[in-house]
Amino acid sequence: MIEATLCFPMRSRSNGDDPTASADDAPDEVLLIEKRRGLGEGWYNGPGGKLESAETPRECAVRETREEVGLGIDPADLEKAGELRFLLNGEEHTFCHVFRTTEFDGEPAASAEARPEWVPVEDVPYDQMWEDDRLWLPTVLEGETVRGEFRFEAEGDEPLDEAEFVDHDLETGVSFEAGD
Ligand SMILES: Nc1ncnc2c1[nH]c(=O)n2[C@H]1C[C@H](O)[C@@H](COP(=O)(O)OP(=O)(O)OP(=O)(O)O)O1
Repeated sequence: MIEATLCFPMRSRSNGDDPTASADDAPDEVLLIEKRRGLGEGWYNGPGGKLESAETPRECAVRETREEVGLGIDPADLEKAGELRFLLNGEEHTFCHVFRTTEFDGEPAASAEARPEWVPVEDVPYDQMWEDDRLWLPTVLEGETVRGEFRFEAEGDEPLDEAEFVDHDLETGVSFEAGD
């Protein structure tokens, strides 16, 4: 089983050059990446990837976000927003920790793995993303929490991103342990 992370940096559009903006404005843009290689290539997602040995999920989300788009994040500024279990042909394939943050340093920059893009939350391109994303990501972008199981079926050795999405269970408003 693979353990992985996704990280969704968010900001308020009005906190740019708008003199009427307030620091309290709710975040309404999310930083997505267009994945340039590997699993989910060509699709949009959050920065993220697989845990390396001895790494915590928070450390992984921070490292992947820095490697993929160049943003610096303090692990303590990550808010745990979800836990997603992806099953392939009935077997656990990936367990994914989802984080959200409005605190980060730097400007996003492209890497070999990812092309970053700030996207208004109402324009998230769900038709160019993993099919399950439309089921849980809107809740995460609204500031809520999710726990879900998503079941895929594949023929032979097809990878997860070529498998058929068949069904799911989803819970919202879940609690996570401090430090998860
Ligand atoms: N079904 C689904 N929906 C949304 N997001 C995902 C899935 N399945 C997934 O695996 N994912 C996410 C979880 C991870 O963030 C990435 C996959 O990680 P990957 O890019 O393979 O990991 P890296 O460690 O960056 O890869 P390499 O360095 O080995 O290229 O997709």
